[in-house]
Amino acid sequence: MSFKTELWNNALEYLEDELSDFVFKEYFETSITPLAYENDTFFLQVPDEGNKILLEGQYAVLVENALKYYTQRYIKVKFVVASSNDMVYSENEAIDEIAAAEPKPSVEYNVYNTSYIQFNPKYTFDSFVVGPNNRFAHAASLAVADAPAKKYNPLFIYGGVGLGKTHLMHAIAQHILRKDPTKKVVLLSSEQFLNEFLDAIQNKTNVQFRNKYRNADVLLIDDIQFIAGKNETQNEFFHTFNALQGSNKQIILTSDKPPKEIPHLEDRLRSRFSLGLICDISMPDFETRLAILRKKAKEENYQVSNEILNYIAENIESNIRELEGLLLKVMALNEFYNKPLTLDLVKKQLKDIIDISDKKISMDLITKVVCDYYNISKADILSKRRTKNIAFPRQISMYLSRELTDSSLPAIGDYYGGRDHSTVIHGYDKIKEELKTNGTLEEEIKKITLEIKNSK
Ligand SMILES: Nc1ncnc2c1ncn2[C@@H]1O[C@H](COP(=O)(O)OP(=O)(O)OP(=O)(O)O)[C@@H](O)[C@H]1O
Repeated sequence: MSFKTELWNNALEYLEDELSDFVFKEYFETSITPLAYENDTFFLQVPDEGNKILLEGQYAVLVENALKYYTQRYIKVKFVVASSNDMVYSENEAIDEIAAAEPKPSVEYNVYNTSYIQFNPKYTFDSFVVGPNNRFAHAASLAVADAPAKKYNPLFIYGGVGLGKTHLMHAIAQHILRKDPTKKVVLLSSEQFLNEFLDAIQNKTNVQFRNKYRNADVLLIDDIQFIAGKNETQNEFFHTFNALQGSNKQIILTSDKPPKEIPHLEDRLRSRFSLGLICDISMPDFETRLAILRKKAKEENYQVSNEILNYIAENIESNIRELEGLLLKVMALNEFYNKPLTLDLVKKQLKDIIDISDKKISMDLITKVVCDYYNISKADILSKRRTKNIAFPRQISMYLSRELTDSSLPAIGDYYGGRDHSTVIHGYDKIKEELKTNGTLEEEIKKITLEIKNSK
């Protein structure tokens, strides 16, 4: 189907809902022919001057709204009467010539790729630095981008804040479109999905909403965890998911947690999300952080010494967005002083701008994060109670207090309910021992640690 036909058919679905049966049938359904789409103008052929006057006077804006609904951009509508002066050529010549001149479907002309304009052109595979923390997710993303719906479906990528999930999503979408611009690629956040769904209910445009998502070739939804607990949206997404899977279309999802740990997610979604490949992105090590900084500095043509890059990479451990933010600040300083920066100056100035990780992790913070994670109260963890659901998180808190703070054993014991330092050693050793064999615990502790570092 040509682009203009696809665009018009979509617009008709919208218009059918908006117009009375009579007007729709009489003036739109069969009497308008999409002629051509050029320079953001859609030429629609109408049978006679009377129709043209009526349509221009009363319905042009509505038609433009219908087009905007599908393309998310303003497209001007021009009604032309067959074999009138509106057409520079005779009807057949015009159609033939315009059709010949009509560009082959390209990314910009693909009605589904409205979000293309919003794809971040900087988020590509080329600009993504691969390290031990993201190697698997990167390889899986590349495999999916090269051959959508052939290997891992759905592809589920999870990881902490600012670690590159959205970057990979955009890279996949843009890679697919570059290879095949006719692919219907839809990329959005789960919040946008939810909002559009609510709008569709309110405006009675459910059919258009469904068509848009259930007819996509590739659907990428960022931060899918936000639909958890929203029953209607989960239900809608469940059917979207099934429709796409049933017709062998690619689905890619990101989240901050693996499916089994997303609270309030319906079981039927949880099990579907786990059908394909689940991969995580964890915290980057020092070398990866430094490589990312170097790449960003090069991309932006920043002149910044290795010493300063090292300093930034050493101090920001858990969030690449923050790493970039700091680099930006250094560059702002550079401009301000208008001379090469020294490490001492950067250290001094950055302390004033943001309190980089010199800020200490406190036992209070550790306790808060552990309590939130295990859903117990601070009073419980500091109490003398020894039931397993409290004693175990307490031991984890002690373990983390020893690992992440400078506090002495007696100080830790004191803090956790006036316990003896030997109790702290016992708790610490127990967790350390268990970590050697218990992968789930290792994951939990990694997550808690990340949260603590992010909350500093
Ligand atoms: N491996 C990497 N190579 C280069 N840049 C990266 C890498 N990982 C992350 N980034 C950059 O870090 C920033 C944050 O990444 P992104 O927005 O993808 O994080 P996210 O995991 O989606 O976070 P959130 O959960 O907050 O949405 C982006 O500018 C991205 O380009």
